[in-house]
Amino acid sequence: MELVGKVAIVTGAAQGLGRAFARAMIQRGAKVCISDQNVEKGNTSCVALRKELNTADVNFVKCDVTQQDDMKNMFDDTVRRYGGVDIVVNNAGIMNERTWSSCVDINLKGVIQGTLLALEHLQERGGVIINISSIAGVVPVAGAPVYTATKHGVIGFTRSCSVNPKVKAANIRLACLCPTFTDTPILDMTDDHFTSWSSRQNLWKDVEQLGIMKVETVAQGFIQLLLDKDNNGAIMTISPNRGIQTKYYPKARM
Ligand SMILES: NC(=O)C1=CN([C@@H]2O[C@H](COP(=O)(O)OP(=O)(O)OC[C@H]3O[C@@H](n4cnc5c(N)ncnc54)[C@H](O)[C@@H]3O)[C@@H](O)[C@H]2O)C=CC1
Ligand SMILES: CCCCCC(=O)/C=C/C=C\C/C=C\C/C=C\CCCC(=O)O
Repeated sequence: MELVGKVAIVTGAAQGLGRAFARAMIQRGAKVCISDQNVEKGNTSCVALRKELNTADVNFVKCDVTQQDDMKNMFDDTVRRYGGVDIVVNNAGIMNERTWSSCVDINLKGVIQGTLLALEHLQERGGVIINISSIAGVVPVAGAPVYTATKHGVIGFTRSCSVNPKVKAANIRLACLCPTFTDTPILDMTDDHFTSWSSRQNLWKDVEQLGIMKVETVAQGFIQLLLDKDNNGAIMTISPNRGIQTKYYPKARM
């Protein structure tokens, strides 16, 4: 997929990985709507990206992914502004075992809602949906069971959509990105983010063992996932040990 002139939406893009994905797409000629529930950070990042990349092809829209009206408005605004949508990146996510219900609302229900709206918008012209899971979507993580459940859910949901014949007929591709620890504010977790059935100490042992990647490394894998025309249903993992790997799991029961 050539990115010049393509229109992309990224949720949770005021900072961290979402912002890095937006930046990488703009650098390759895409027009990007960055959205976030944090209006101040979203606007600041939008202004900074415009200045750094010398472009007007990036805008900010306030969108809390738990609010259906916000989500609909983000798509409608992008269509009005750029004439359509080609790429949707459902990236917004949090890690909080204590407020676990909001973790499910944002990480799983937000991705489901974003994907369903994306499928509607892409069905006439085709396109790509990238859902951001985590390595916690494919392995158990003792320190963060609810977060891990949401990320497993993202993979199950995305893969199920990808094998729907209607999706193939509409020339839509869906894939998941699963990084290990990456240097963003999500790692600024305190004991308040955990319960007695989860553990910051356990998680930090994993951090010490695996290391922390730069956002640029993950953005490189993201672009690879986006540009590969033949990867519907793919799960890309990125880790310091094994680098970028694309995996395809069985499509049906064996
Ligand atoms: N940084 C890491 O180590 C890894 C992160 N991920 C995933 O990558 C995605 C991005 O995370 P990071 O950039 O690391 O985190 P981050 O905390 O830096 O950024 C997350 C963004 O999502 C926004 N957000 C939170 N709740 C929202 C809501 N209800 N609606 C809209 N936006 C909302 C925040 O305002 C923030 O701008 C998340 O889904 C996360 O689970 C996956 C693997 C590793
Ligand atoms: C779960 C905390 C939230 C922080 C963001 C995130 O999703 C990070 C997850 C990173 C790792 C999860 C912990 C342990 C994984 C264990 C093994 C992975 C092996 C990967 C490899 O070597 O390829």
